[in-house]
Amino acid sequence: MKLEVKNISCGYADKTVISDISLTVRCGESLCILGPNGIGKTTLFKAMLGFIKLQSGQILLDEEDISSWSRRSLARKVGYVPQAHNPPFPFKVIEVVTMGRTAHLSLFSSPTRQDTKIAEEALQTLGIAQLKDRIYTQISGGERQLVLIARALAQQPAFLIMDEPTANLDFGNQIKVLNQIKRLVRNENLGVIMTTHFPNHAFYCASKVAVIEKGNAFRIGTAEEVITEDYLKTVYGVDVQIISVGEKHEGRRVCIPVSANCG
Ligand SMILES: Nc1ncnc2c1ncn2[C@@H]1O[C@H](COP(=O)(O)OP(=O)(O)OP(=O)(O)O)[C@@H](O)[C@H]1O
Repeated sequence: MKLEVKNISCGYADKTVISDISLTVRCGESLCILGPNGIGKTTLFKAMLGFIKLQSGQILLDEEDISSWSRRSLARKVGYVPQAHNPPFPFKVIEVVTMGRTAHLSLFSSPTRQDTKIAEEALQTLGIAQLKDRIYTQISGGERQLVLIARALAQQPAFLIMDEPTANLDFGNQIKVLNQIKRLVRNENLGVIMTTHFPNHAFYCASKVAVIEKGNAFRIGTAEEVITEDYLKTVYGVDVQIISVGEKHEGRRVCIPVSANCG
């Protein structure tokens, strides 16, 4: 399956935030979107999820324009994972994950035993079945992020859109979440589109990287093609060095800052 953003422009009222961006993600691929604060990454996601109207362009799922699809139909194909939040009510984890089945229920119907089973399987897939009966407001930020991914998985979508899935997580939980994303792409054949503020996260888990720059410039390609020392200097105004780690320098690339202007 293929999710295609074709020459879209979008924004708020008469303000254009994203201008003429195109990208394609297939099932079994992960796309990391980088870019400075306020550049429009979340706005792009809102447009892809149908929360705001496109000013121009199209979003296609297997060549089919989704502009006329209902929220429900879209939710069966595209799941959204927001940043971990504290809900106002102390639901059990299994209840939060079962909410992911909403797109599959008919109006006024309650989740069936099969829906609960699917929610339990989603928890198992993410290795957090033991959290099932815990209260969502009483688990850690990292656990909450995994629960929100499980909720999106219970939707049984083909694609997951994730807004900064590692935000506010400690180092260990960041890696756990990134490992789960890699596994979902590789083993469950999901297509993932995520934002991050860390080029190293893109080196770690992305098949493709897109960068939105000031002035609506946009670049997309493999991590190696897009994340270069010169380009990071252009986009973020910082000096970095990109080095290869691992045996015989054939391993993964990482990006480290090389100067700090403290003046
Ligand atoms: N509801 C809204 N109405 C009007 N303008 C908005 C609205 N939401 C966001 N904006 C503006 O749109 C621009 C892009 O915001 P957006 O949240 O998409 O950026 P972002 O790249 O996701 O930022 P960050 O990395 O800081 O999360 C910003 O100038 C922001 O102020």
